[in-house]
Amino acid sequence: MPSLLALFRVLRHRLAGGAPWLALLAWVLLLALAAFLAWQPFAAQRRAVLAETRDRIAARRHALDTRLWEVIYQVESQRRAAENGLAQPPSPPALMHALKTLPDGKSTGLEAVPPALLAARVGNVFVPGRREAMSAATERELAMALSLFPMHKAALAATPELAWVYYHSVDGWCAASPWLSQRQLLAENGSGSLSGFMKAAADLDFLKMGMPARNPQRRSYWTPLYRDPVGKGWLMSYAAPVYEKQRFRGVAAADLTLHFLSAFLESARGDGAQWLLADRSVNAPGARLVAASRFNAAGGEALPDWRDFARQRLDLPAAPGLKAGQWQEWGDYQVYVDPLDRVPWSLVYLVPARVIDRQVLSQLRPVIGLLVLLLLLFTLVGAKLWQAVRELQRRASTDGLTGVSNRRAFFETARREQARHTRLGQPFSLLMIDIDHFKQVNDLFGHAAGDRVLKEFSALLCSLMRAEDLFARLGGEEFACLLCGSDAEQAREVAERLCRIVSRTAFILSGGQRVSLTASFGVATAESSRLSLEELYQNADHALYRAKEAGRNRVEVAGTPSAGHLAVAGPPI
Ligand SMILES: Nc1nc2c(ncn2[C@@H]2O[C@H](COP(=O)(O)OP(=O)(O)OP(=O)(O)O)[C@@H](O)[C@H]2O)c(=O)[nH]1
Repeated sequence: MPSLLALFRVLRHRLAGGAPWLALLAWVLLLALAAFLAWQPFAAQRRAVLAETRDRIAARRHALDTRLWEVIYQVESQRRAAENGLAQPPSPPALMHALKTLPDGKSTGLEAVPPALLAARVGNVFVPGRREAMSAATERELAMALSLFPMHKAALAATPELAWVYYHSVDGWCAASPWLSQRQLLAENGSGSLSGFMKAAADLDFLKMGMPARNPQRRSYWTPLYRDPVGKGWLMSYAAPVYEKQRFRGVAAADLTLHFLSAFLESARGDGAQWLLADRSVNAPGARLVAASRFNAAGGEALPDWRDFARQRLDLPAAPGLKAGQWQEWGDYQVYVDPLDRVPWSLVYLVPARVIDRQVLSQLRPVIGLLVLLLLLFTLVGAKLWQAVRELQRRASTDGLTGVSNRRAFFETARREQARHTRLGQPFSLLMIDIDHFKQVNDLFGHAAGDRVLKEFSALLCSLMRAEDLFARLGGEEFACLLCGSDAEQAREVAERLCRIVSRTAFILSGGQRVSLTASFGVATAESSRLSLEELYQNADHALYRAKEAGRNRVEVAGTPSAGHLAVAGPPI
């Protein structure tokens, strides 16, 4: 607080000191105003850029939801077709006929059916056990499953991110696309027998979550992530339970690869931003990373916690509690979380704050350019004004003819000296100087010559002053000196020296004539007495009057008896 008061005092003093300080203050205020005005559009533009980015994220999320919706749509269509097929058995497809008439009578794979029937080998069937042992119900169900192959084909063509499309019977067999021979299946899985593989598959979520005990409402569902038993990496299945009236028969399902998701996010990358997909709500403990730009879990390695992944990859501090649907700060990044509609996943977008700022600045470039231009213009005009004001100030304190200080400047300085004297008790003296019989110079040589003498007289006395003293022309042929720190004795000595030098100096006119002059001096000193400046001035003036009265060319000191301090006697001209 005291320092604030001190600052205020300095400012008040400076401002009282003149217009340049006022101009400087105006300039600083304008700069602050410009900064404020620039900040407004910057903040608004930043909001606009963030809103625009949020819309891009929503569009991306929507695109992802649409792809997931396609998966859902494919599976739901197949569930309907499967249930219709079970209710009103279609005439068995040619594939079923071929399967039943295979020469070996044992296998149920489609490897051996005539090539013409498998021209478009969409998928294969994996039915453990001997064909002859197949019940009539299983045969009907298998015929129905084989009739789904054209739909598998359409689904794979429309949704390339699908790893598998299949019908899996609760009786432990399956019809799956795309094509995979039974030998390849067993080799990929590493299991010795088809029945062993099918038993293990039946333990997976895609079938168990459809069972009536766990899913009495017959809802379709997404499974949690799991590793593909046939080596296609991480999968997530969408499955729909298939019923024949009240009897659960199996599931129609499709498996989505995470590889596709990473590729999907990668295609939207740019500007140092990161897209991440978490397999739960973002703040859920243990939420895993499903996909990220520049990340591929297709190999089936363990999926990291998505927050750890983000922290390590982007060198971020511990994650804050994140809210969906709003921008938040996370380290040097801005983060936005958009939950997906079709799966309980969260799409997370992380963008470096500097990228947003760069975008804002690039959009504001014209405004900033204009502002800088205006500031430059104002600075130029301000500088010119400053110069003009300083010149005015100089003129206001300078005598036009002689170039020395004028009456106003003299009294201003004298008042400061008087204040110092009052505060510190330091003495100072005033000398009043009047050229003797100056009228004769005008009368004899003309007014112009008089002017020249006044100039030379001023230049002479100015050159004899100390740097801390002040010489001024009060008007006409009357001058004054302010002797800082000089007591009466010192002032008298100075006055006598000046008086002597003036009387010994020849002033040369433009025509070459030499003019000799004398001057009279009145001295008054502020020492211990508490005189006002006006009283001091009057005392000096009286002393000068006494010097004139006593015959001129002399020094009289106020408060002392007329001593007739004649410097040098001699004619005035
Ligand atoms: N050339 C010139 N003369 C000036 C100027 N200002 C005042 N004067 C003249 O200075 C003269 C002053 O005359 P006075 O007041 O009679 O005094 P003085 O002739 O110096 O006589 P004392 O002061 O009594 O010694 C007048 O003639 C004024 O015209 C000026 O700026 N230029």
